[in-house]
Amino acid sequence: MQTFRLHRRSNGRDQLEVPLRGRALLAHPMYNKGTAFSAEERRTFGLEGMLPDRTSSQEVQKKRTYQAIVRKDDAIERYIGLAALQDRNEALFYQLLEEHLDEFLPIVYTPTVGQACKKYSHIFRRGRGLWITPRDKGRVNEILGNAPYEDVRLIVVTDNERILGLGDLGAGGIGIPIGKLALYTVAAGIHPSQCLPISLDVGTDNEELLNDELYVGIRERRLRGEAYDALVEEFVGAVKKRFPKALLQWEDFKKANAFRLLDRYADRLLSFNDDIQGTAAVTLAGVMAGCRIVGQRPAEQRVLILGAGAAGIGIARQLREWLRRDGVAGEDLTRAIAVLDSRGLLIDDGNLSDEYKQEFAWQPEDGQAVGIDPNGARDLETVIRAVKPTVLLGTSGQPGIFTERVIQAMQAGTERPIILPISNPTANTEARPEDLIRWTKGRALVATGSPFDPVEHAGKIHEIAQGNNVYIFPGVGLGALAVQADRITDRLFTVAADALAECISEDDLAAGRLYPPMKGLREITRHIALTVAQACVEDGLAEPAEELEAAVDSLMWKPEYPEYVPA
Ligand SMILES: NC(=O)C1=CN([C@@H]2O[C@H](COP(=O)(O)OP(=O)(O)OC[C@H]3O[C@@H](n4cnc5c(N)ncnc54)[C@H](OP(=O)(O)O)[C@@H]3O)[C@@H](O)[C@H]2O)C=CC1
Ligand SMILES: CC(=O)C(=O)O
Ligand SMILES: [Mg+2]
Repeated sequence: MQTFRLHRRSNGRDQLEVPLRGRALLAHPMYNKGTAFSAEERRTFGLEGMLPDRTSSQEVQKKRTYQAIVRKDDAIERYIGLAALQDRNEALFYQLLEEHLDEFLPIVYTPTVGQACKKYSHIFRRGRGLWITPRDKGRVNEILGNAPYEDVRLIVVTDNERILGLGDLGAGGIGIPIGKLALYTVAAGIHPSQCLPISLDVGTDNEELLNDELYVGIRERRLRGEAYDALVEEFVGAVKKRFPKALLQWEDFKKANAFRLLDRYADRLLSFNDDIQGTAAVTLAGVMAGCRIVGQRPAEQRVLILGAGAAGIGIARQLREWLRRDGVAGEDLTRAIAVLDSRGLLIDDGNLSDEYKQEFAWQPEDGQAVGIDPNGARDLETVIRAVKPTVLLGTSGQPGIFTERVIQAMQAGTERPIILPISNPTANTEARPEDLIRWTKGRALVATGSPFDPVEHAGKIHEIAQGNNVYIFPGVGLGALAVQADRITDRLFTVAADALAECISEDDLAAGRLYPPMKGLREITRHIALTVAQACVEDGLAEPAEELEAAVDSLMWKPEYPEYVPA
């Protein structure tokens, strides 16, 4: 492991101690600045003759690289181009990503990252992050010792079993931690040397991958049960030992493991589950924005969530707190949130497929109270007609399941439905915004998990904001790290949702946007981080700190080339 010595200086120009020279320097993505090395640096670091004559400014370098990427028509080729840049020159990669966030976010993140994960073994160029397999049992600490840098503050880890709405993608799932951490750097400014993507490659049950001769992951069926738990336990212990200041984000674990691991480790490790907690906060902020547009209170809402997995149940928990804050209680509170899984409305009839669903299952009499026969139909349309929801959320990963009939049923019960089909990637969305807008004659308030173009209807442009946890996790992570919190709680996600809601302007609402424009992500993240840092202190999760702003800002790296000095 290397120590990456970046000195933050008050004049704004960071200084970097560089331990490499010549070819090794040019080959190292964290130190290489390619044609931007000055004549003096080329002399000092033994680079003379190894680069073309002219020193490029950062601007010229960015222009050249941008052109090289957008010359490619195909999204996956752009992904490969950007990944190659990240592996060649990290600072330039982040400069480009920050400047062209609207254009490149859909490449490094949903939807293209989904394709990249699917094709991972076919487009593999070079490893990034760490893999831990069942063969590493007993030596996980040693594997973590192979991380490239020692001051790791952020880990995003997946076991690859539920990658977006695409299911078990085996070793290819590492694309998600890599993408999430790139967003931590862009949005929260966490330095890339402090970020570590990890794949718990515990095998795969994906037949196509098991039969693919190019597959790069461990070619075994998934590890399950006690052996799985023991490997995760060893991993968590090793993280605490090696990287005691790090925050760990659980990402894209399948529902049962997602809940179990969060419950088991939330109090033992600075950690959270992005799909359960981050998604909940971003959804709450979007629903709050929808309520501002329709001029209604939380207590007037009835919510239907299709999908009772990590995202759906996490959202149900956050929304329940939100309704409670507005005075909703007792059976009204239970009946204000209807959650459906693949078998329909969750009803406590002794047949729930997962124990964790109990928390939101209705009693048979709750169903009867709104006209749902506990022994009869409880499918989406039936439940909508009975419950008359004002808010419809899609977390099922099922493409097109919000059909015209379903949306007409919504419309029959409410004038301006708030509809968020947030499943990813694009192809897995429950409904396309243009259909939702058309079917409701422009009345639906819509946000989606993956990006969509604005929709024109009857001469009006409807902006489709992206209801994605990227608005939340960087701010929560940055806030918690800034005050060195010892734990992350659900309340931090409630305050993060409130802070995000504060960033949604009247102009956004007038344009039908349920979230602020993505180009402001860094400022939004900073605002959320400050709020979260403050909440950590108030809740006793961190020591009181006087200069919260300075603590947050000191972690926010700008991807500019520092001044180089020999180590
Ligand atoms: N926009 C964002 O920020 C985020 C979006 N997501 C997206 O949400 C989706 C779900 O993720 P997650 O909750 O983690 O996945 P899970 O696998 O944990 O849960 C999926 C849920 O959908 C249910 N489901 C599947 N088919 C149907 C169906 N036909 N009708 C009703 N319900 C169905 C499943 O039912 P059962 O339990 O019966 O199997 C399960 O409860 C993914 O596409 C993911 O990309 C996730 C996190 C963040
Ligand atoms: C966005 C995200 O975390 C997901 O789709 O899983
Ligand atoms: Mg996820």
